[in-house]
Amino acid sequence: MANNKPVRAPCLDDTTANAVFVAVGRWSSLQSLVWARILGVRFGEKEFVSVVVLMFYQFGECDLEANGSAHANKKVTVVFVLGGPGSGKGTQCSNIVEHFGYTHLSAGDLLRAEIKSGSENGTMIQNMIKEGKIVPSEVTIKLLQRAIQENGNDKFLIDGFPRNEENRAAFESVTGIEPEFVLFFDCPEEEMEKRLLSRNQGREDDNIETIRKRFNVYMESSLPVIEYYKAKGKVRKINAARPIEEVFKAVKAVFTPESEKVVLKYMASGIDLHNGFLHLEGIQFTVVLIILRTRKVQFKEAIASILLLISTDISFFDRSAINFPITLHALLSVRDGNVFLRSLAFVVATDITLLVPRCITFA
Ligand SMILES: Nc1ncnc2c1ncn2[C@@H]1O[C@H](COP(=O)(O)OP(=O)(O)O)[C@@H](O)[C@H]1O
Ligand SMILES: O=c1ccn([C@@H]2O[C@H](COP(=O)(O)OP(=O)(O)O)[C@@H](O)[C@H]2O)c(=O)[nH]1
Repeated sequence: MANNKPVRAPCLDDTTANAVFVAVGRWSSLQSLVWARILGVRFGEKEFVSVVVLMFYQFGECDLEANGSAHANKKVTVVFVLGGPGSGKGTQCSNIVEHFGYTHLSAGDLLRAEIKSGSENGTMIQNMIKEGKIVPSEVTIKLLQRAIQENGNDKFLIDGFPRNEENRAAFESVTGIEPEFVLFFDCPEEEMEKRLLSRNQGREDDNIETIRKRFNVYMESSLPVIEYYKAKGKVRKINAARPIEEVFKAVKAVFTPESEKVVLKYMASGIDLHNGFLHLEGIQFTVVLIILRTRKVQFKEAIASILLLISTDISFFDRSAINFPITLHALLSVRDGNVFLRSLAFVVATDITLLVPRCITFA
């Protein structure tokens, strides 16, 4: 595993430093946090800027590509999006795609596309949908599997599937994929009925007779799937009987990583956040800088906030998986007439024996 391998940091020149701070990167999981420091930088008598530097290992494509096996080992993350017909699954999936980079696979849409393509199963699928019945697992699973394989993304929302226990078990045994979690839109029947009757997408099954049949199938066959995942602690239940924006607020909270939630909270109180990438000997790290300005926050409070931030963060990762010291210091005091932070002493510590002090400059 990458984090057992000590890495000697190469000298950081200005170009590297700028690249680190200019590049906009994604947050990686706090499980990969390998290094954290607090730096208090002092300007003149009164002005302080305190900086938190967090380094994360960047797992995923970068590492895998280095081993030449990115494709074969591609780990697929799947979230099942479940809920009754008209609960708003498709609507919210579009929002999730836009904000969180997932690919949306609607089982119903794939089946409808199959009918249109004139496939040999087309008539059978059409009849099942008209009756609100569940199409045989092998047909739906084949379509989902193909869509996953053909797509370059590694994060998928599977919407409207699995619809019964047989769907669920067959998908798991055929693909070997277990969902990360199940996003469950909980909505009363009267509200769903109202929505379906005004959906206006020309769907053959959005008539009151078929809608009633779909509700029955949902209660009898689909709810047990949700119960199954609930027992495994995998269900994230959302009250879907609210306006679209309110539902999405709740959805966002489910998809936002804990680390980001903490940081977002602190950003709201006058903290700047910069993050970027740093490459050290073929391994990519994410570097996050949190800069606090005393104009907005008192220095003591700022340090207290940072400590709280870090200690909150630390509870999210497994210390035993990390060989490196994670220590917190307000270690630096630099005198500089400039009100802007010009340089930052930076210690790359991936192993206690390999502490490499560096000074990097950014404009
Ligand atoms: N929270 C909501 N409030 C009101 N109408 C909604 C809401 N979410 C979705 N809709 C509307 O209800 C209909 C069904 O939503 P859709 O996302 O297609 O549901 P599903 O995919 O669960 O069948 C659509 O016309 C959609 O615009
Ligand atoms: O995994 C699936 C998904 C959908 N369907 C069929 O497609 C219809 C429409 O499903 P969709 O998810 O598109 O719409 P919803 O019922 O959620 O509004 C269902 O009633 C089923 O007949 C199915 O058989 N298996």
